[in-house]
Amino acid sequence: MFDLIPTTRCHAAMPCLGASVVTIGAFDGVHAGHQQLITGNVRRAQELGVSSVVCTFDPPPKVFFGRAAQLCPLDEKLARLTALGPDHLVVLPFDEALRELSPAAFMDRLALLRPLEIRVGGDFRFGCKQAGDVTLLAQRFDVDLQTPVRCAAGEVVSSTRIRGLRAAGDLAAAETLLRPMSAPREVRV
Ligand SMILES: Cc1cc2nc3c(=O)[nH]c(=O)nc-3n(C[C@H](O)[C@H](O)[C@H](O)COP(=O)(O)O)c2cc1C
Ligand SMILES: Nc1ncnc2c1ncn2[C@@H]1O[C@H](COP(=O)(O)OP(=O)(O)OP(=O)(O)O)[C@@H](O)[C@H]1O
Repeated sequence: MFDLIPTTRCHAAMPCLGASVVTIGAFDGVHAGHQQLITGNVRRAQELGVSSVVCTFDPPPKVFFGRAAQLCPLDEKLARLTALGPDHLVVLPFDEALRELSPAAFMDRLALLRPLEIRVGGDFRFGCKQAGDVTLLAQRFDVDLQTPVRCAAGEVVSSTRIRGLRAAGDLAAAETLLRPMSAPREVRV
């Protein structure tokens, strides 16, 4: 998969960078909301002249904890993330060791990326027992909170919603929310 776009560097641990703009999340499916978040991240990094970094987890934490079925396999997720043009993908194996890491210890790892900004949604949680939130993150980093992408009916696009659409057999609606947003267009589902 990576041979297709060799300029994107993929890491299994935090690389030590000069400066960056970072986004973090499970990104299961890389749906329309994720795509907007990540393309905004890439654009902002270009404005600032620093590296754009997408930090994600494998498996998605909800899948690790048995709270959800995985929407898309890792190789497909990486291909979809790569197509959005970040300079670096960090894929942290989500395992027993990572899940027990405290919010402070995880922020120590994030600091290796030298983030000038971290761009996430307001519901982002991190660290053991989900103890870290955006307020804590903002005590240490410059956090830029992203407005959620909604469909035409006003519902926030989410991996949970897409899982629900698939489970209900509405595959066309699910695929619409997952479709690459290469050209700007309204999400009508
Ligand atoms: C270091 C670390 C530890 C975590 N520990 C837990 C945990 O104990 N329980 C849990 O439900 N989620 C845990 N998570 C997952 C987060 O709650 C969250 O799903 C993850 O940071 C991805 O964010 P997102 O769900 O907004 O994509 C942890 C995440 C990180 C980075
Ligand atoms: N519709 C959206 N618009 C903008 N950002 C989003 C949207 N959905 C998720 N994000 C952001 O993307 C990052 C990764 O989110 P995550 O992978 O948990 O997506 P999700 O769709 O909310 O997943 P789930 O439904 O499984 O909780 C987070 O920073 C989150 O706030």
